[in-house]
Amino acid sequence: MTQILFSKMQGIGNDFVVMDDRDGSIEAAMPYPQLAEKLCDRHFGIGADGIILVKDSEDEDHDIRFVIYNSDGSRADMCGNGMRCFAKYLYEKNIIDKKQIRVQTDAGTVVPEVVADASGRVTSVKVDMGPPVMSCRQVPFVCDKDTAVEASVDMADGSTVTVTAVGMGNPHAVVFVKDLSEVDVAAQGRALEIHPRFPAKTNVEFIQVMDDQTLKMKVWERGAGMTLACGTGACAALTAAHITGRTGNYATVVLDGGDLAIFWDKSTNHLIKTGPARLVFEGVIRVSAGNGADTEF
Ligand SMILES: N[C@@H](CCC[C@H](N)C(=O)O)C(=O)O
Repeated sequence: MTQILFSKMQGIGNDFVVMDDRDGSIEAAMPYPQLAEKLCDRHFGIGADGIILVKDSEDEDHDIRFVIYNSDGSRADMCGNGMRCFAKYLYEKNIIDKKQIRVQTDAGTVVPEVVADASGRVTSVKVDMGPPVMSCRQVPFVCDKDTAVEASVDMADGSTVTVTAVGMGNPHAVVFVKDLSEVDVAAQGRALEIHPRFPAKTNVEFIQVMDDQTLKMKVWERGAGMTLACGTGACAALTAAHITGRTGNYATVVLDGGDLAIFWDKSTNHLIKTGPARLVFEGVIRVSAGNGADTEF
């Protein structure tokens, strides 16, 4: 029997089970994809959009390593809301004793900076998310010209959807709409997620431009379905809105779970995302030896 301590956390409603596996004991008890499916189940598990593992960094340039799996057990490269939860977890548990942390992810270096109150509790986190990728091949998105442009995608039902493909370490398809309330996010999101023009599948953001500093967004996430928020998606949305002339280089992105402030710093070409991170509860998982069928929470 292995006992795993976990923290259930959320960043504007995008929720995660965060665990420290620097000693590898969690992975030895159960492979991460299987663990993700089991823990994220909202009826038979803890319930979350993904699991996040704290791992030792593999080089001198980073303080720590961030590993994330979606609720369907697929591995993701990066997660903007998860990164704020991760930084709060590291700081409040004294795993890292500095406010600015260099984090190794599958998508490269990400640098969160925690804002803590007098008691040391982290209330918000500002994250340097790095530069957006607007080369189709790198997103990856199958397109004729390797430039960041709005492109037409032919759907199986005969309709055509205009998307702006943006990479934030993970792939995003940004779709601008007149009225978000008229969008069938689940149906259109799922169809675009698995569209052949996105060979690594994609996250999908539906955006209504409210004004030149406010974007309203609903999201369908690769490997997780509809979620209340997506941090990398909000960065992709601001990038797409700015390069298509819809906003300046700053916007508040209003999501179902709350707001994120996104700033595209043109002097570094990096996107800076600021938002809250919260602890929901902590607990212990008991995993039986073998296939983990008797897992208890
Ligand atoms: N919710 C996240 C993104 C999580 C990963 C995504 N589903 C993927 O597979 O790329 C965020 O806040 O960025």
